[in-house]
Amino acid sequence: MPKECRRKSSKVSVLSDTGINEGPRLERRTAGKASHICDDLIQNAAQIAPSSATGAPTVMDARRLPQVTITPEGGGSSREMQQEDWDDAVDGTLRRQLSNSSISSTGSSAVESEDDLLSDNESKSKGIITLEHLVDTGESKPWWKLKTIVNWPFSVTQRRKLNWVQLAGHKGNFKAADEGNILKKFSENEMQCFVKLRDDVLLPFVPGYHGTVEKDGESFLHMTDLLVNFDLPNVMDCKMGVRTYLEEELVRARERPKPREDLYKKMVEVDSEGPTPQEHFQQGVTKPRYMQWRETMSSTNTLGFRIEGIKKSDGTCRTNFKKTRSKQDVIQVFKDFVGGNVDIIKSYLSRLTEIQQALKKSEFFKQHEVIGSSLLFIHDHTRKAQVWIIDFGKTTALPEGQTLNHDIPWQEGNREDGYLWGLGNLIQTLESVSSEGMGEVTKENSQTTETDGQ
Ligand SMILES: Nc1ncnc2c1ncn2[C@@H]1O[C@H](COP(=O)(O)OP(=O)(O)OP(=O)(O)O)[C@@H](O)[C@H]1O
Ligand SMILES: O=P(O)(O)O[C@@H]1[C@H](O)[C@H](O)[C@@H](OP(=O)(O)O)[C@H](OP(=O)(O)O)[C@H]1O
Repeated sequence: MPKECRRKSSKVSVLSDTGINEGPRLERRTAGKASHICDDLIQNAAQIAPSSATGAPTVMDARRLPQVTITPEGGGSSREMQQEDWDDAVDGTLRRQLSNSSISSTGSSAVESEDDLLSDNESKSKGIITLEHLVDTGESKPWWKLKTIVNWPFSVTQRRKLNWVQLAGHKGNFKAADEGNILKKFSENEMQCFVKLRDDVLLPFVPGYHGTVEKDGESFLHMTDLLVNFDLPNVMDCKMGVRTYLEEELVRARERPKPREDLYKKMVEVDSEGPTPQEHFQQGVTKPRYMQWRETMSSTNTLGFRIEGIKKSDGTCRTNFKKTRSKQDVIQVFKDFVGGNVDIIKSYLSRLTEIQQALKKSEFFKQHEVIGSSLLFIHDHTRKAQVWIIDFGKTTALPEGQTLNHDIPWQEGNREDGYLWGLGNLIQTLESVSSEGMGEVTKENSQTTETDGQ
C-alpha cells in the first residue's frame, strides 16, 4: 500500500498547530533496552557490517550494527506488542496510536496492520511530476469538524496544475497549493516539528510552515515550495545520518518479524546475493533489515549521508544511487550535478557551514532524534544556490532532559543518528570537489537513464 494511505487524517483525532489543543500526547517506547540482540540471530543474518574501506573518518565505524533476521511467525518467544506496552512508555512528546499495528514509517498515527504497509517501486516518485490541486467539492463542513483545522481556503483561480520535482517519497504525497506553496500529506511528527521549529535557530533553514489544511477528510501540511524562485532548477536530495529507521522499528521487527516481498525484490534487483538463504527461501526481508542493507550498500554507514536523487535543469533525473558509496563516487556525482561550476559548490559550502553552526546551537536539534531527514540542494543557471533541511516525518522528540550529540556512534538504545558526523563528511566532500577542480565528468555520472538494478 502506498505510503500516502498510511497518513490518513481520519486516524488523527485533532489537528492543531497551536499547541493548545494537542489531542492525545506523550507516546514512545524506549526501544533501546533491547540491545541484547542474540548472537545466533546475528549469525543467521546477512553479513552487513559497515566497512571503513572508503577512507571515511572512523568515529562511526567501531560500532556494532544490530541485525534483524527473519524468524517464522509465531515462533520463538516473541509476543504481540500490547497497547499498554506503549501507553506506559513516556519518553517523547507524541502519542502514537497503535492497535494491531506496525509502526508507521512516517511517524504518523496509524492503525493499519503491518501487512498493509507494503510499498512498491511503481508508487515511488523518481523525479518530475505534475502536482494536482485538491478537488473543491463546494460542500461546507459542519463547524465542529473545523474547530482546530484551517479549511482549504483557496479559490478556483488558484487551482492550476504544477510541474514539480519530487525526488523521494511516494507519489501522491504532495499537492499543489496557492502560489509558492505546496501541501504534504499530514504526519503528526512532522507537524509537531514544524511548530517547534518556529522558535528555533533552524527556522531560516527549513521550509516555511503555514499550518494544517483539511479537505474532504484528508489533512495536509501547508508549506513553502522551495523551488518556486528558481528557473529550471537543479535539485538533489541527500538523506542525512548513519541510520534511516527508528529504533522502535527494529524492536518491532524482532518482536513480530514481517518479511516483505516488495523489499526482497528491491534488494535482489540491486544484489542477487544480498538476501540470506532464509530470506531467499521466504522471498521476504523485514523493513529494518532492508534499511540496514541500504545503509551499507550506500554511503549512509560510511559517510553519514547518501544521495537519494537528482534532477537536472535539462530535465534528466536519476534516483539509482543505491550503490553510490565511496567518497570518490559522491564527488563525481556532485561534479556532474553542478555541471563543473566550482562557484556553485562554494555557495553550497557556505550554506552548509551556516546550517552546521545553527545545528550546533539548536535546542530543537539537541532534543530530537533526526531520522530520514534530507538536505535539499537547489541551484539554477543564475548561480543561485540554496540548501534546505526537509522531511521531519521520522524526527522524534527525546524524553524530557535527554539530549543527543549527533556525532557519536549509534548503539541501539542511545538513539544517536550521526547527523552532524554526516554533515561534517558532506562538507569535507564538497571541499574536496572545490579543491580538486572539476576535471572531466565521467560517463557513468552523466548518464540519464534509470536502471534500478544500479
Ligand atoms: N518544501 C519543499 N519544496 C520543494 N520540494 C520539496 C519540498 N519538500 C519536499 N520536496 C521534494 O519532495 C521530495 C520528498 O520529500 P519528503 O522527503 O519530505 O517526502 P516524504 O514523503 O516524507 O519522503 P520519504 O517517504 O522518503 O520520507 C524531496 O526529495 C523533494 O524533491
Ligand atoms: O529507497 P528505497 O530503496 O526505495 O527504500 C525506501 C526508503 O528507504 C524509504 O526511506 C522508506 O520509507 P521511510 O523512510 O518512510 O520508512 C521506504 O520504506 P517503505 O517501503 O515502508 O515506504 C523504503 O522502501
